[in-house]
Amino acid sequence: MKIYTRTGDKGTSSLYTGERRPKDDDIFEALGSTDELSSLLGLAIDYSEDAGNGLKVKLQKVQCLLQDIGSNVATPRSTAAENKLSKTTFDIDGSLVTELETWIDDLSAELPPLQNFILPSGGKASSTLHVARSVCRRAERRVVPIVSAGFADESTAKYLNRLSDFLFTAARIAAKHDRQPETIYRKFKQQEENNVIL
Ligand SMILES: Nc1ncnc2c1ncn2[C@@H]1O[C@H](COP(=O)(O)OP(=O)(O)OP(=O)(O)O)[C@@H](O)[C@H]1O
Repeated sequence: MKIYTRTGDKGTSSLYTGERRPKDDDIFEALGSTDELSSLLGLAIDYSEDAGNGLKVKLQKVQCLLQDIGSNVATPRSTAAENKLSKTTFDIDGSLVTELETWIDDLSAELPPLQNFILPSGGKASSTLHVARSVCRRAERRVVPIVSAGFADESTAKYLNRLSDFLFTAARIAAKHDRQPETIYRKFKQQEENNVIL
């Protein structure tokens, strides 16, 4: 089977239900943002593997779950048939969010307590995880209206909300593993403007 069908050439595409919508529909916007996030996680996994920071398995699981979130988002809960709904459920019992919380708590225990804003930085794995974190927040912003419209399950937005916290924590762990200092935000005074930071 070829990767292209040409059915999307006129600017519409299909949901999992078979319904066709314009490609700038909010649902494709949400799908696109979870896809972007998963692609960035691929890069974060590569850097994490190079560094041997132990995050790879968790990040790969998250990539699979983003695919599941996409399936939920692409299957409008209010109109889809029962067989499609049951194939695209996501985190019905909340155990996936609980798992993220456990990951966050366990990793946080290895880190110094947060006392200031830290700037996205900390080496290639860490900085990539910070980019992924901010794209995750965009994905959340795109998925929330789909949930509000009754098209996707609340659990999808909840997972993305917790995921950005996990990615923040993972970025700090990656920086620590690469022995990079955390760059702390500070308010610059006007006369320091031409000085080099830190
Ligand atoms: N630009 C897009 N952004 C986000 N999601 C998309 C986009 N285009 C399609 N999709 C979703 O991803 C699925 C797979 O994409 P694909 O590129 O195969 O669709 P298509 O453009 O409709 O078809 P084709 O590329 O074969 O003409 C689609 O069924 C649709 O749900």
